[in-house]
Amino acid sequence: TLKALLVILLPVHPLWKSPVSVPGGTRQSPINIQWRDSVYDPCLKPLTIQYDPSTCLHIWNNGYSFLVEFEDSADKSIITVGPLECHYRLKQFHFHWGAINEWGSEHTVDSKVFPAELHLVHWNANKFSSFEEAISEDNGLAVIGVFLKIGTHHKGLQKLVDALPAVKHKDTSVEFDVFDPSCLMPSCPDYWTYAGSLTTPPLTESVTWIIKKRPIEVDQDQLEEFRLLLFTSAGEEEKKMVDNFRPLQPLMNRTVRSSFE
Ligand SMILES: CCCCNCc1ccc(S(N)(=O)=O)cc1
Ligand SMILES: [Zn+2]
Repeated sequence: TLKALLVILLPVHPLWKSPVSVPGGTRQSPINIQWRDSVYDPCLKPLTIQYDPSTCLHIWNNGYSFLVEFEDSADKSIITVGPLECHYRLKQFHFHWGAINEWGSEHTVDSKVFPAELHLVHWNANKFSSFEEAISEDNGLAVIGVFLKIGTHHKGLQKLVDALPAVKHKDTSVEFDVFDPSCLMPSCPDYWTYAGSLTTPPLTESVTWIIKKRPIEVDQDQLEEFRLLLFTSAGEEEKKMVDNFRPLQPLMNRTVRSSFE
């Protein structure tokens, strides 16, 4: 809409934050995925996802997004196969979203921006003994990216949305006993995969990205609940938690592979 365009063009718009980049970074994220430049790799198998809902610990607002964290002291919630050579343990999932539906995702597909993007963050439990150790190592992390689009109400997400008022302010958390993140996966197994980085500091180049081709649908009210969260702590001047996405980074010398023709 014209309003959206005018808002974006304002020089003060958060979109024009200097693209924080790692000096000498050659594999930074997010990127635009040009569908026709992606290369079908017949060796890529479907991802195997085994999540144990009882490993869910709590939701917390870390002042950048809201995270749902999982107990990762054993191989209870893992992903394996797909583009991966090891098994990776689920540590947390979180989202990135915009102030309005015209933007919000970190990755784009043929320059199409989605209103939000889900990231499920896993660490390589074959090679490392903790998330903190894996974060700065080659093949240390695997992050599944799922696009959100506005459509029908998402029943599984609603349990999460209902808990958000309890974590409105930065550094607040609430216990979250049982939640199965596989309810947030699209049914289609197709994905793109490429070698990238974390999209927030420390921006380490340790991530195998697995971007699902199909988005999940959430309704307008559910996304509006995300936008009621705050970047700020209780008592500070309120700043709405919106536009918490990093600008696109150069592809450099990388190929995006697809698991589908
Ligand atoms: C050492 C503490 C780091 C906590 N934060 C890590 C982190 C940053 C970005 C992403 S993302 N947005 O690339 O999935 C995941 C996890
Ligand atoms: Zn993220």
